[in-house]
Amino acid sequence: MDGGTGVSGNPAGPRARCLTIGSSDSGGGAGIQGDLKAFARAGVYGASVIVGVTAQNTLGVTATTSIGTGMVGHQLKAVLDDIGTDGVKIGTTWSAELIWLLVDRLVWLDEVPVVLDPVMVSAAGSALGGDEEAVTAVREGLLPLTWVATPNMTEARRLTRLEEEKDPAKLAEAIVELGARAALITDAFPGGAGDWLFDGERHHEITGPRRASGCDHGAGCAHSALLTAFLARGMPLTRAARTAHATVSLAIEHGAADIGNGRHPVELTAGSLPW
Ligand SMILES: Nc1ncnc2c1ncn2[C@@H]1O[C@H](COP(=O)(O)OP(=O)(O)O)[C@@H](O)[C@H]1O
Ligand SMILES: Cc1ncc(COP(=O)(O)OP(=O)(O)O)c(N)n1
Repeated sequence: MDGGTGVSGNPAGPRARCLTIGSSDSGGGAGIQGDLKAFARAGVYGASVIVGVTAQNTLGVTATTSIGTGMVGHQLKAVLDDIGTDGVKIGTTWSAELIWLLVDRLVWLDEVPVVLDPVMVSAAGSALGGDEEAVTAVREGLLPLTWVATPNMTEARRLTRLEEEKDPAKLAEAIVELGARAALITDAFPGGAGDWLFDGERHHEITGPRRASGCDHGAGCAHSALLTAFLARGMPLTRAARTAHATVSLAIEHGAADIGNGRHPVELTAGSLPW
């Protein structure tokens, strides 16, 4: 996975294409909308397969609905048959039925990085999918197809069923044992800021300053979408993980403090880019 040499790719060649599979955030900060902004910022073409819709703003989620698997299948076929993809990000996965459909379609991708951000609850505390049957489907079906899983500590405990585990290294190893090639546990240091990467062989601490701007809505989505884009462009995993964290950290610091009255959105277009 670390065989790439950098982000430049082939300047004369076609743009990298990335696909996000997730749900709409009506507030525009997270979900599909956040992912497409992150893809654009990272210089890749973004396509989307919408599996759910949320009524959401910076204060929280007030309603959700999932899209039928038939329509999800049509969207996947439309994108993959014509546009194709160099990287896939998976966010909200509402049901076991949806997850097994994704497994059935994504298993045919040949050496395309798949990043799984197993969203279960928004930071404001709203449930975004993830009943026990869905968690089992993620463990048994999606993780074995996943190149990098990017759960936060809570999601990592739920996925591994190690509910009391506090050590991000042990959680990351358990996720790799379940079949993912690598695990990147986000916000892994209580009191500090940064992530824990286990690349399947070695552990890496990714640290940086903790931002207190109040602009962190969509941070997790932006992080996993940027990681997908960097991998699609051929960046080595450890560098992609460090660059994704540094970019999101700046997007929190220079966040959209003028938008909404709750947890303001990250602002990916502000600040200079760390690559
Ligand atoms: N206050 C913060 N300051 C700096 N970086 C942060 C802060 N909060 C989260 N991050 C970073 O944002 C990225 C997304 O992490 P996280 O917020 O845990 O995602 P999620 O929304 O999925 O829980 C990670 O790289 C994490 O280290
Ligand atoms: C539609 C939708 N998908 C995912 C999320 C989670 O967003 P995330 O960036 O992980 O974090 P919060 O903004 O929820 O803290 C979401 N909220 N909506």
